[in-house]
Amino acid sequence: MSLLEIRNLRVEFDTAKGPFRALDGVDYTVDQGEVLAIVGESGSGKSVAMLATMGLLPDSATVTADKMEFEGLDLRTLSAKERRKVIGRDISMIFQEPIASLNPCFTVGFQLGETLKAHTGLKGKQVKDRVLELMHAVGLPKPEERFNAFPHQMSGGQCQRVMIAMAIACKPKLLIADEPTTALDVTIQKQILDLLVKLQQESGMGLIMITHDMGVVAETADRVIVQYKGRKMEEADVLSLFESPQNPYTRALLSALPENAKGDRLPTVSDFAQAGGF
Ligand SMILES: Nc1ncnc2c1ncn2[C@@H]1O[C@H](COP(=O)(O)OP(=O)(O)OP(=O)(O)O)[C@@H](O)[C@H]1O
Repeated sequence: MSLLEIRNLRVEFDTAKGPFRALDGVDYTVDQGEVLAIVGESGSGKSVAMLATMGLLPDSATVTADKMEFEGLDLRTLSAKERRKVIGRDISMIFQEPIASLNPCFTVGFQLGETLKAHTGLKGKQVKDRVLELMHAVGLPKPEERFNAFPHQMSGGQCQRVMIAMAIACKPKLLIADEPTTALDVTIQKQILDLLVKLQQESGMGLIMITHDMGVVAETADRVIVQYKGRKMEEADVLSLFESPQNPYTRALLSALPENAKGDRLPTVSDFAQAGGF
């Protein structure tokens, strides 16, 4: 049984201009211990797909799917209470803006502790010990000192490490990372990716990496789904995708990488759109 299995996922938003279909019949499967990258340009429906899976879309969204199962559990029919047990514990998510995701009014140690108290039976000193252990696991220097730091006293990379600590606090079976390095400096991006891959390998959890960056795909993924305008263009294991991309849109994405540039101008996806027929 797959960890996550979704068939024919559609998401439609009610907007002032009428209904807007953000996702049009996409399938996703993730196995235990697997890293799936979902790649595509802005607006291709990557985040919407995963927010739909987590049940985190606003009421203006209509979500339908033929199947939406996590470890065989039908996510479509869960009550709010049942969903809270799964989301945040068995499935957790990290987002692009680590500083905005943390509450500025509380120390990072307190916020990590609250996550643990909400989802585990830990109390008192056990909570603090586990928080320090988690801070250590995500490579935060001097956890004892950092415990009492507020988010604004930490760098973006350190805040993302706190978010990762929070996300893995309850040993999730599936972690969804939505552009986790986009808001960070290039040098820090690599460290955060390495950390995520290390934690994934150590724990054997499934990891879904949402990204628009083929470099991130190459660095992390086992399997890749390429999305464009709410549809799946291609799905392949990472080596096949880079070595013999089948879909014109995938080829366009790969040609737009700086290292594949020919001539004095970087090609863009739109240069390929008409010829490729997408
Ligand atoms: N609440 C909403 N109401 C209406 N449309 C929305 C809403 N949320 C997302 N969309 C639209 O759905 C489409 C897909 O958005 P989504 O955020 O999934 O894109 P993405 O591929 O993750 O891109 P990005 O990398 O920019 O986040 C976009 O056209 C977006 O404008």
